Amino acid sequence: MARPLIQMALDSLDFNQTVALADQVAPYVDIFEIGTPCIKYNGVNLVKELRQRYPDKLLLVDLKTMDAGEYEAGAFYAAGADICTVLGVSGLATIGGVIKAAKKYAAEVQVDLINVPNKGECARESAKLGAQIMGVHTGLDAQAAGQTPFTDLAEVANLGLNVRVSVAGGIKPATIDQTVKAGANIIVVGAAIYGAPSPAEAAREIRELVDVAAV
Ligand SMILES: O=C(CO)[C@H](O)[C@H](O)COP(=O)(O)O
Repeated sequence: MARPLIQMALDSLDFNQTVALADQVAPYVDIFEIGTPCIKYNGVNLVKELRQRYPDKLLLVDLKTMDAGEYEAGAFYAAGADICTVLGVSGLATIGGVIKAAKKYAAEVQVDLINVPNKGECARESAKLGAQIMGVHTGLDAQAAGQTPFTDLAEVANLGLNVRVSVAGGIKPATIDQTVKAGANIIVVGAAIYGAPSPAEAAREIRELVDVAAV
């Protein structure tokens, strides 16, 4: 089985703390995600900083775009994003706009299926339009209400679409094995790494667990 990529969600608001955390976990992760609150607070300058520091890492900007897809995402692709996210609930016109912006930069689009009622239909239509990644996502507020992404992950992974499936929502060491076996191609981890006493050690452990589960 191909090893899923590990995506580190950088969810602090502080510019310097975000860069310092990226430096600590870099050896163990494949994708840096600039989380939504972080990108709203810091803007394109943080994209440029991480792009310059890490030319070989994938850089995902979690815009969760809801409208004006091409216009909003274009500036972040221009600053160096490899992937921008757009909300599935935004609709196909906005998703198509982000896809158009991505194409200009030979970059990619992730459709975030958070709160989408019919995830299968949204994923199918978005894939037809040209989105490369479907994000199954239980947000922080839904996690606080006890929800997890695993049922949705199985549903989206089993659609058999020609896309990569990303999963986010409280993934931690104890759930890595089931996440890999359910078919995730990209595993997003935030709090389980940045909230650990040693983020580097937590990222190393996640990396090891993913490697073992993917054999
Ligand atoms: O996109 C997000 C919230 O909307 C988070 O970055 C994502 O959920 C990953 O963080 P965690 O592992 O703490 O759930």
